[in-house]
Amino acid sequence: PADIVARSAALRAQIEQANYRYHVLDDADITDAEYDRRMRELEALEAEWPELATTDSPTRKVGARASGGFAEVRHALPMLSLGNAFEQEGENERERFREIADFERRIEHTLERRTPVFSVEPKLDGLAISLRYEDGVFVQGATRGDGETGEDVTANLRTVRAIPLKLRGSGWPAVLEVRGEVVMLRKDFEAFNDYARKHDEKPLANPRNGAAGSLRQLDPAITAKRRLSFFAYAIGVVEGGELPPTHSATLQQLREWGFPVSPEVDVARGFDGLIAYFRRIGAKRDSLPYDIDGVVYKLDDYAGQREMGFVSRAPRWAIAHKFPAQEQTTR
Ligand SMILES: NC(=O)n1nc(-c2ccco2)nc1N
Repeated sequence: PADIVARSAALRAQIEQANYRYHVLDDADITDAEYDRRMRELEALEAEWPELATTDSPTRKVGARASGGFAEVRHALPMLSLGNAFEQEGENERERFREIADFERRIEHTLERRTPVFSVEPKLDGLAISLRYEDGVFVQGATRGDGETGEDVTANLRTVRAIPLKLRGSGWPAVLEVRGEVVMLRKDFEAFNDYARKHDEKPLANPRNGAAGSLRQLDPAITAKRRLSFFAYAIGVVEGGELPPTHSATLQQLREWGFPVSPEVDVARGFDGLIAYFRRIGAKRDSLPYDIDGVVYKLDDYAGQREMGFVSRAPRWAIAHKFPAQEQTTR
């Protein structure tokens, strides 16, 4: 009936807007209780009128159990592994961060540019995944696997509220692959372990295991009970449309289409800009809501990335800069 259809459409719009404000803008405008009340009302409508429960409904209907394991997905564009740099002994900064100095200098020389612009990002310590959207609708999600082939965990990813089931706004390509990290926020990790201890269940060793373990559950109903989040940080396949010429502009575009992107991402120029960012993020590491194990520097313009190319599978245009290993506090 028309009034029921109208009510469910209004509830969907309100819930999707609330997801966007909470996960993308980090600026919720309704309480969790109000959010849950609207979700329950929509679930009740869908229970009474099943044709309302389409795959892109925010009720994120839990799919069937993946009996016998996950299907394999071949990544049309391999998911890159980043070369990484560690700190070394040395009198001055260029000595201590020699690998970063070499990385940046090689780009200056190859592209004949002074102090090139980089997209600089926290290196999230979760599970890398690739999300495929066709005509703006989420159709498939896969783990990184070995970079060439991963596991199809679409049903589980549908239960992650930070992942849009359909894109927001307009102007997206016909086919768009967005890559990023599924993470378990620290507060959700602590809550999970509090619950596990109280109910004599095995606590998680760290949030990364929480994300990996939750996503690799064969039963999506279990994944749905684990609070997971997601942050986009790269693009894969793009067909039937184009993206901005720089990575930083693409990340902003992804936010507008409904993807969470870490608020810590920024742009920096030259070696000094990279090291300033490394120190800045290093200083606030323990206050971030998610675990990170370093930062990532990426040459910002895609034309420059193409010109720099790759060494084996690791790009010449990007590098991860790891913090010294932290003594893991036993939890
Ligand atoms: N783990 C993480 O946070 N990553 N990983 C990349 C990446 C890997 C390959 C291309 O980009 N970027 C960020 N921020």
